[in-house]
Amino acid sequence: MHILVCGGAGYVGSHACLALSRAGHEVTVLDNMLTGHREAVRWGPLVDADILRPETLDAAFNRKVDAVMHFCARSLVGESVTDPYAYYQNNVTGTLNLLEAMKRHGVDKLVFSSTAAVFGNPVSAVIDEEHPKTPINPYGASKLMVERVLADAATAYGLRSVALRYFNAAGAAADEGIGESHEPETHLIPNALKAAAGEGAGLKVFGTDYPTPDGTCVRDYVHVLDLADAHLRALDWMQREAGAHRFNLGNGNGFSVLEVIEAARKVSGRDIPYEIAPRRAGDPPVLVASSRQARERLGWSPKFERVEPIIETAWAWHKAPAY
Ligand SMILES: NC(=O)c1ccc[n+]([C@@H]2O[C@H](COP(=O)([O-])OP(=O)(O)OC[C@H]3O[C@@H](n4cnc5c(N)ncnc54)[C@H](O)[C@@H]3O)[C@@H](O)[C@H]2O)c1
Ligand SMILES: O=c1ccn([C@@H]2O[C@H](COP(=O)(O)OP(=O)(O)O[C@H]3O[C@H](CO)[C@H](O)[C@H](O)[C@H]3O)[C@@H](O)[C@H]2O)c(=O)[nH]1
Repeated sequence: MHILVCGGAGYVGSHACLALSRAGHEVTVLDNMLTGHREAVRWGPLVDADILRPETLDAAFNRKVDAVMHFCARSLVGESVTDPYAYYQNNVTGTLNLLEAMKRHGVDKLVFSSTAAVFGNPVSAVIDEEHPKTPINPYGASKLMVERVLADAATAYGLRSVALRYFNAAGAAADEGIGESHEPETHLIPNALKAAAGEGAGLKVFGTDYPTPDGTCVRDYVHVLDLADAHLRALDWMQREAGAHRFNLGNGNGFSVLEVIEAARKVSGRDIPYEIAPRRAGDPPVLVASSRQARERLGWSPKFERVEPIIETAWAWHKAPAY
């Protein structure tokens, strides 16, 4: 198939391009380089376009597109609280522009990057697809709005879609020259590895008074290549199934901030100095996925189940980043 990967110059999108190419698909990347890297566009041509400028999108559909994967977003929780217009613009208006372009060009299959942030503060130990959706920040709200649009588009226009709600993406495909490189970097694992390498302004642990065993937040880290694999499975799924579908993607194992720092220390063999800082706005105490549906229905089975092997791949990238 020929897949248009919107946001394919970014972290998760570039790993999806690698997986698509390995599976024999053809890839075209659409990206405006807001947070992407030209060096990460390695598996197909780049269309320099912006989902906020609808007139730029048609060029990406010059060749017949069989399905779209949509990774473009602003995705910093804290920034979404201080600049919500930018988040609703890019994540909702931008997605509507993309959906309209798909409709103009007769493309009826979409895999959408959603997030654990659609759930807000969890009311159960693990979060399955039926868990209440009460986002506590504009980022999560913008993604939930798109999920709703996709359901309505299925009814009205027959759009087939799969929204994949990633928990915490981590790791890299360093041997293929791609990995995580955000500026500023806000994610825990790359920040811990920066501290291990003696780079950056110093690692902060945001909050040690959460209702968790060691007082720090617990997250479910899932390898970016396992996420990419779920995208391939979602493509197959849409060949068979009409409608709008949603799957949670995580390992079902929670690791606290301090456990992640300890794992990064073991993997890197370096000390990781950190200081305790106040809680970060918008952070729920615990986010752990039930991915039973993805496992049973998509046949998804993550290869990286524990956080240490995930961090090993991130460390390999960190030691020799290509960008
Ligand atoms: N990284 C995570 O842990 C995580 C977790 C849950 C969900 N997600 C979602 O997954 C997707 C990918 O995340 P990521 O970490 O790879 O982010 P990223 O910032 O690395 O990648 C996003 C890409 O989209 C592009 N883009 C953004 N706005 C655009 C626009 N208006 N027009 C064209 N291109 C645009 C950027 O340039 C970038 O290449 C996002 O939708 C994010 O919300 C990520
Ligand atoms: O330098 C840091 C960075 C993070 N943290 C803490 O580590 C945990 C994980 O933080 P990340 O920034 O790595 O990840 P988030 O859980 O905040 O965010 C991820 O999951 C969210 C879903 O809740 C969104 O999908 C978002 O896009 C995605 O990056 C949080 O408790 C955070 O406070 C620190 O203590 N220090």
